Amino acid sequence: MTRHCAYCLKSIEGDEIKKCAGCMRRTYCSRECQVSDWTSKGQSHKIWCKDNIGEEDIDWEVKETEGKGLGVFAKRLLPKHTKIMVDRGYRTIKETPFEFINSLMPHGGTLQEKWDLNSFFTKEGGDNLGIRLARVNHDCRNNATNKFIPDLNSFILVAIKDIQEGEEISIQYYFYNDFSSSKEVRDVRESVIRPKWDINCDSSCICKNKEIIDSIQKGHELDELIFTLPIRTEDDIRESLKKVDELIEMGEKYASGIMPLARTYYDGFQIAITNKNTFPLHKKYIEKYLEACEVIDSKHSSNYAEALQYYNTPHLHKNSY
Ligand SMILES: C[S@@+](CC[C@H](N)C(=O)[O-])C[C@H]1O[C@@H](n2cnc3c(N)ncnc32)[C@H](O)[C@@H]1O
Repeated sequence: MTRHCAYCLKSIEGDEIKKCAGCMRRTYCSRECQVSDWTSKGQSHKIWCKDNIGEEDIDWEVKETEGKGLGVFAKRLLPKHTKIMVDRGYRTIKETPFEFINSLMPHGGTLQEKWDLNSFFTKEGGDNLGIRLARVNHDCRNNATNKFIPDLNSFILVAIKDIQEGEEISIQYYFYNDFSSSKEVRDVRESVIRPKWDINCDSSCICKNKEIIDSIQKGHELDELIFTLPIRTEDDIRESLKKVDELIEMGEKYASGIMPLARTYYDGFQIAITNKNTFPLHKKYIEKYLEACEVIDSKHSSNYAEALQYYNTPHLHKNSY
């Protein structure tokens, strides 16, 4: 089987292929590339080696896709919550190796145009470019989601549903079903996606579905309402938690990623710990929050460490709302 060097991306075959002795999955063309990839010069494989992260050519591949240039496709069934890839984030054009950025779309464009098309704005770390993530195409009905982990300087790409062998892996370049976004933010989505990425959703696209749009607006209103509900008495709290549960149900049905849900689980935790009689109810929320942090941030992140602290010592935390 032809493989790719996980550091320099060169295509390699037969005796050229050198495998990581730890995971026996990640491959390199040379010892130099392996050493670089082990550190933060590459993808810090020493952090991820034991985590069974998806690898190019075994779990997914980059190939031509009709009308969209290259895309990333599943090479086997990738069950929901599989960590498909971890991709180092480059913060500037200068930092990104020339041959990497130069190979990206738009073909014949300047490095700045390539950067603009392929980097993602991350709330946590500004603009970042993941060289393999840059091959993942957009779909409003995405089956994966990406998150930047600032303390690990990496993107993580996670399946949000089972992805079948041969299926294209897709993300949303601009969220529309994230309950924290206002209607105004969601309304300008198309005017961003169209000119920036030359993506035109037709009238049959899920993002034009009135029932879904209305549900997302309802979710947004509920999301905002939760912060304003009184939580003085036990009854207040129980009523607020009913709203949280309603939002979780909607999120599990409509959310495009794991982050909106994680936030709502956290809200439930915060509300439940406000009163000693409702305190035991925190457990179901913090369990889900911890699980979400593991899936989307990994056990190596500071976010997960913080969530674990809440989980282990909930009585030491105060509702900060
Ligand atoms: C970040 S790149 C994705 C990888 C790209 N297809 C490649 O060959 O390198 C973004 C570009 O891919 C194409 N693309 C991504 N998603 C698309 C979609 N849903 N429909 C049409 N083109 C899409 C557009 O040209 C877009 O500007």
